[in-house]
Amino acid sequence: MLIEPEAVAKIDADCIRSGIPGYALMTAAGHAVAAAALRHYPEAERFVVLAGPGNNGGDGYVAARLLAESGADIRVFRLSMKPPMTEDASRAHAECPVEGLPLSMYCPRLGDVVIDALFGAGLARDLSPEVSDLISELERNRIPVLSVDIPSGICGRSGHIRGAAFRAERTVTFVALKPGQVLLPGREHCGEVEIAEIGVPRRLIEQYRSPTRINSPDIWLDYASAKTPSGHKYSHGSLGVFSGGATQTGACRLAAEAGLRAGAGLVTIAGPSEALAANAAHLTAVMLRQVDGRAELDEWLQDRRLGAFVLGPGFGVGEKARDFVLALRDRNLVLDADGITSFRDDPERLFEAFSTGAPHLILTPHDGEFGRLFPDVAASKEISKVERAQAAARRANAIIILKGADTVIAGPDGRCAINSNAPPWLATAGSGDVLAGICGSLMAQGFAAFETACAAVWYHGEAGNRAGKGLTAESLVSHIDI
Ligand SMILES: NC(=O)C1=CN([C@@H]2O[C@H](COP(=O)(O)OP(=O)(O)OC[C@H]3O[C@@H](n4cnc5c(N)ncnc54)[C@H](OP(=O)(O)O)[C@@H]3O)[C@@H](O)[C@H]2O)[C@H](O)CC1
Ligand SMILES: [K+]
Repeated sequence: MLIEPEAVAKIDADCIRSGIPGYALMTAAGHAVAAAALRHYPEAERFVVLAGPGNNGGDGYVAARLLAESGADIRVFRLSMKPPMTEDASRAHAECPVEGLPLSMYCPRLGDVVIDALFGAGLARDLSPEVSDLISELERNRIPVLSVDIPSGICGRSGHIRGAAFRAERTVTFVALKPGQVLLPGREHCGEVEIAEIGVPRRLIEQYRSPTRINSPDIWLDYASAKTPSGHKYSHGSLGVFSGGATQTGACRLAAEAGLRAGAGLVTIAGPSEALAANAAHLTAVMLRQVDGRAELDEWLQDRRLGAFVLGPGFGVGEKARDFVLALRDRNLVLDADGITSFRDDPERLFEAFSTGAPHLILTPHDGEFGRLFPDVAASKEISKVERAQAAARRANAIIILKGADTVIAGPDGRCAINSNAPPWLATAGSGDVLAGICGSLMAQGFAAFETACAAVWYHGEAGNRAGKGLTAESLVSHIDI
């Protein structure tokens, strides 16, 4: 579950209304931070709390008090020498026995462990040069940082860096993860994340949970078992994958093999006559069909058992792709790679074709391809990857799989999931073709488009983990296990 940073203040206010004082939450937060510091840094020569003006700083003062009580050597440096901005933070400051010095007086030294309590959910603008210089100095001296709630400088909504950001070894966050801790680059700046319970009632957390979720099987498993009461996970389905010309057939075969491996009962590659020999030489279980032009395509489409199609991998960019896609407008379609690029001069033509009915188009762009279909959305740097994918999904009435190390899946109804199980070595040639094949396979088996996309991205990541570091697209296919 995720919560947005804006929800933090609302949760606190509701807690106070229910009789749980804000200071009790802050005390619990400070306890969690002090405990993590002692647990993970027993060798620290001194703990250095950097305290900001708000409640994040308040958590830092509580942690400083507890660390001092435990006998640790502890220093506190304050961003501002003015009284803290909130009542709770003022109280935490007043109760802290360690005198706070101005931040400018801090000279990092070997053996320090920094507790970053400058900003959390309330970060509102870029960090000042004073703070960014300090961050650079800490990095130069390799001083370990434990961040309170989120590394200061990371936007909890988008994961973007506001000017500069701490690179924490560990982060102790509260209540639930924020999107900016799962999206990049925020995720990388958090290090190991620990979620501390601080006494917020479950019903409140549920009430404020973000519609954006971390991608995981609970998104589709209920749906899958509801579809198949017999308990057999997925019924068989028939998938069609389009091949490009004779010299670019590998990509469609990867998609087709992945489709088979992901459980489709029947997978057929449809390609031009010139590509038949190349495809035939490499295929066993996958079927082949000659489809040169629109007439043959229309004839093939008479077969209503074909539950989904993949078009794009190795297909070639141009009018043929556009024409085929428009012929598939009332069918389930995964549009990838060249299929996406083919619409760069007139994306509206694609969106219009799939504008009605339940979403049955899955688009799988990486950032570059995304910019070709949604140039204005891609250009707005302020909005998060989640918001970009959501805006695109609404416009296209499609499921968007916006690929990357933090792939985001969004539907036109606003549902959204951030994926986090993909290993870095998954970013290899042909990996996207495999993903498109898994998507097509699940749609052919009767999955709705959003659930398909979430499941496909997750199983693709799992296959990557199983295949390990030496992964190739071929070995990735053989590790698909659904
Ligand atoms: N329920 C919970 O999860 C709890 C979380 N706790 C902690 O509270 C913080 C959020 O506290 P909040 O006071 O809302 O926000 P911050 O501490 O992050 O910062 C707000 C102040 O910082 C100023 N600000 C913002 N950005 C900058 C900047 N770049 N440079 C300088 N100053 C900045 C901001 O100033 P304004 O002028 O914008 O008002 C505020 O003064 C959460 O992260 C947890 O750590 C609770 O302790 C327990 C419950
Ligand atoms: K922080």
